[in-house]
Amino acid sequence: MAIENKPGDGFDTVFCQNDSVGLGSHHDYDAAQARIFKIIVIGDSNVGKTCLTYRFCGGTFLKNPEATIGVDFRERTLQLDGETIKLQIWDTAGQERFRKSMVEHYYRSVHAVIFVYDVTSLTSFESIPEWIEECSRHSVGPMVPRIMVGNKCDLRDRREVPTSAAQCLADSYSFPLFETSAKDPAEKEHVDAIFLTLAYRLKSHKPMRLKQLSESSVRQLWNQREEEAAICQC
Ligand SMILES: Nc1nc2c(ncn2[C@@H]2O[C@H](COP(=O)(O)OP(=O)(O)OP(=O)(O)O)[C@@H](O)[C@H]2O)c(=O)[nH]1
Ligand SMILES: [Mg+2]
Repeated sequence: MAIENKPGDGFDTVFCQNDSVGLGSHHDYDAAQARIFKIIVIGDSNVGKTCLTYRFCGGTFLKNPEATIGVDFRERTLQLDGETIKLQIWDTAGQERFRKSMVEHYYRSVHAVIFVYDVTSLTSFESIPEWIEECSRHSVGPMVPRIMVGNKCDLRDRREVPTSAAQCLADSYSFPLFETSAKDPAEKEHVDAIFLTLAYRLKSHKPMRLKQLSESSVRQLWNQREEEAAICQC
């Protein structure tokens, strides 16, 4: 899957093929054999989905992100207990007009879901049940791990969502809850921990050899996305 990174066009695809956690480096052979897991990141617009995924895959805080149109793909390869695992992360659009024709693609063959809200926006938190409902409507099975993430914890004075309320909601769905900040460099490892939690859970699932998203299907999604962007700008 080779898509070039075109900074500034709103489709920043970050592939960190040689990243590793745990055991040192790995070889191309390992990467070719890697199990691939598709993780979608869902939530209202502006909660920080793009910044969180960029922090995990790119290692830095993405300044001035544009609203995601359709989906942006990011990928990170991990070494977990000697096994190479690829996380294919789908950074979805929060704005309805930028996502409506893509929703089916988001949920197809998904392995894990991350629901994100902004701790400084009660509205974004109150939307979480609707996102969970959308996920269920698309036949995402109960065995697919789900995680809830409250982002922007660095904005301490502007917090609107208490941890206790978030924990209560997460418990009601039996989801793990993380509160973090894509912006705060001190939270970098915490952001990693969110994705690693999922990676370890997915790793322990029954082994399955998964097809990598083919270049043609990525191209197709990209073309669709560009058509929508053109329509939306009219
Ligand atoms: N202070 C603070 N700002 C953040 C953080 N994460 C993201 N932001 C800001 O929040 C805004 C929205 O971030 P995005 O990552 O684009 O949000 P998104 O959820 O991807 O939005 P859509 O693509 O429209 O769905 C940007 O101005 C970011 O700089 C964070 O952890 N702390
Ligand atoms: Mg985005």
